[in-house]
Amino acid sequence: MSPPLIFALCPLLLCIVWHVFRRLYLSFALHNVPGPPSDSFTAGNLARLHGPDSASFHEHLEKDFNGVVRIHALLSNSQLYISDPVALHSVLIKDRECYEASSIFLSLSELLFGKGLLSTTGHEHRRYRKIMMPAFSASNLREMVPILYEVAYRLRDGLIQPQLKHRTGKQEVDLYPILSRASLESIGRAALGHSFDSLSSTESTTQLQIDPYVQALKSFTPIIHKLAAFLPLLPIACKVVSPAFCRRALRFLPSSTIAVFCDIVDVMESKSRTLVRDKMQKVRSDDDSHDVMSSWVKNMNLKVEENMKFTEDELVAHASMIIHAGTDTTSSALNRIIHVLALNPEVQIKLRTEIMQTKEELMSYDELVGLPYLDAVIREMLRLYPPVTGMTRTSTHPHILPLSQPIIGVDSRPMDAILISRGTEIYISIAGVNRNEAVWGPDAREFRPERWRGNGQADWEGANNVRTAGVYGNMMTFAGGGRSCIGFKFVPLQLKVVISVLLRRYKFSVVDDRIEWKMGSPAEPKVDGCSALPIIVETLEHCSP
Ligand code: HEM
Repeated sequence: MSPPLIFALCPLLLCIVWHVFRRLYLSFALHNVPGPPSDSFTAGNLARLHGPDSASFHEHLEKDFNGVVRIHALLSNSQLYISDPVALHSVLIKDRECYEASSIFLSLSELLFGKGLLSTTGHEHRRYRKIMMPAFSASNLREMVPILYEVAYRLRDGLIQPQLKHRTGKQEVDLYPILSRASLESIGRAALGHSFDSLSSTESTTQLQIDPYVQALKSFTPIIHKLAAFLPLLPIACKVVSPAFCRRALRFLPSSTIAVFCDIVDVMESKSRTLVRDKMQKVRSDDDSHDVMSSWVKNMNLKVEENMKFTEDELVAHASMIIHAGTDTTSSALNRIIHVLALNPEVQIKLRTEIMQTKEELMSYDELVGLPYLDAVIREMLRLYPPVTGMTRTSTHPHILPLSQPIIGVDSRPMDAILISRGTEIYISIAGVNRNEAVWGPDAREFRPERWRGNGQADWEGANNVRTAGVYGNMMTFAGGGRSCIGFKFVPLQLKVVISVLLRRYKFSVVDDRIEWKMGSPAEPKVDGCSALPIIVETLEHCSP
């Protein structure tokens, strides 16, 4: 081998050796934490942890270990899987300076959307949140109620009603594509003030199929999955050259998947820029819209400190980001609430009775949030079936992670804390905390809306009254701490509007148990491997409520 080649290969070799040693060291640090055996040397337990059929594996981890589990990751590396509320509180709140979103997530977000909330940490991240949060205040949400009602009526009259060929009798309708369209339209209207879909004729379905932005949104997650093997290289590449340079350089790589990825990024950016410029124009001409983007643009014209305003590029980055963060998640929640109501007829009847007692069809914000059973049913669905079932963090400093109760280590001795080395990957099981008996009591795995007392608090009968880090009703559905979901007040409101409109007109039921919920980010209903939610829909005049 020629000396220049040896010279060139040396840093690469050193890098590989350093990575292998670091991985071994991290694995050693967690070696005493109990966990399942590895499934394979290369992928460890990751296929069972993240695959669509992972529900039973997660249940095994939640039930058979005590809230902290060692998981085997790539090339025998170890990760920690946690659902212990005290450990979780430490990671997300108490010792949050020791943990951050993973570097892959941060650099991928910057490549996709540009610099913004999802791609930054520390001071920059806090700055973005401060600018963004007022758009989700109760007073702004109050103004969004009419927009949400308009979408709900169009969903009912334009999409569901035309499916019911006979006004009497029962009709099976696949509600999955219908509710997914309604979710995109709700987020489009409420976040950007933009209508993607008229939710009416079959023409609009065709329009959606050819709209490049909607197609880019749809292809987004599958393409990221295809690129999974390359993602660990991203943070390194983005550190060596800038993310903007990375984005341009990707175009020259000889891969059709990467070319599709680049097209998606370009389509999202150009559409977002058009929407943002339109919005800036409208706001200048005294537009009175109350969507999220209008609120951010109006803020640019206020006399506030310059660093408390968005620039045009930042608005563009956040336009696509918010559509991405809000569409599939709310679609999952909408599909789930209808499925849950169809599976629980007595809950459906009680809820309809409460809704029918309200005078007006179009309820105000205060009336909607004041319906106790509607609130209880939505909270219980979001607790038991969180659309996003887990999230990851990486330790940025060594840390001693506290536990709510000692676990028995592999060496058979009790451990009341775990030493976390820098660079350890942590998987936070949102579903695990939401179904933890110490938090919710022995019936934690049952759907029981009555556990909610009407003041946003649950009765923790038989539980240890353990507080979690959750930002919404002690559950982790919308995460907790500095990176918690900014849409956590919007989501229940949107669900309440849709349910109050649909339950007045329809009764929902299921005939068979073909529907399977596959875990993912977010969870989806499937029938024979395809996304679907076949539900029997009856118009209410022809059935007893
Ligand atoms: C049922 C619906 C939703 C669920 C279950 C959900 C859940 C979550 C979770 C678990 C996180 C934390 C992720 C992490 O740290 O890894 C998150 C973050 C986020 N969510 Fe949501 N979300 C939902 C709807 C929405 C909506 C409607 C919006 C916007 C309109 C939104 C915007 C965001 C944003 C911007 C973040 C990042 C916050 C940050 O980094 O500071 N989400 N969401």
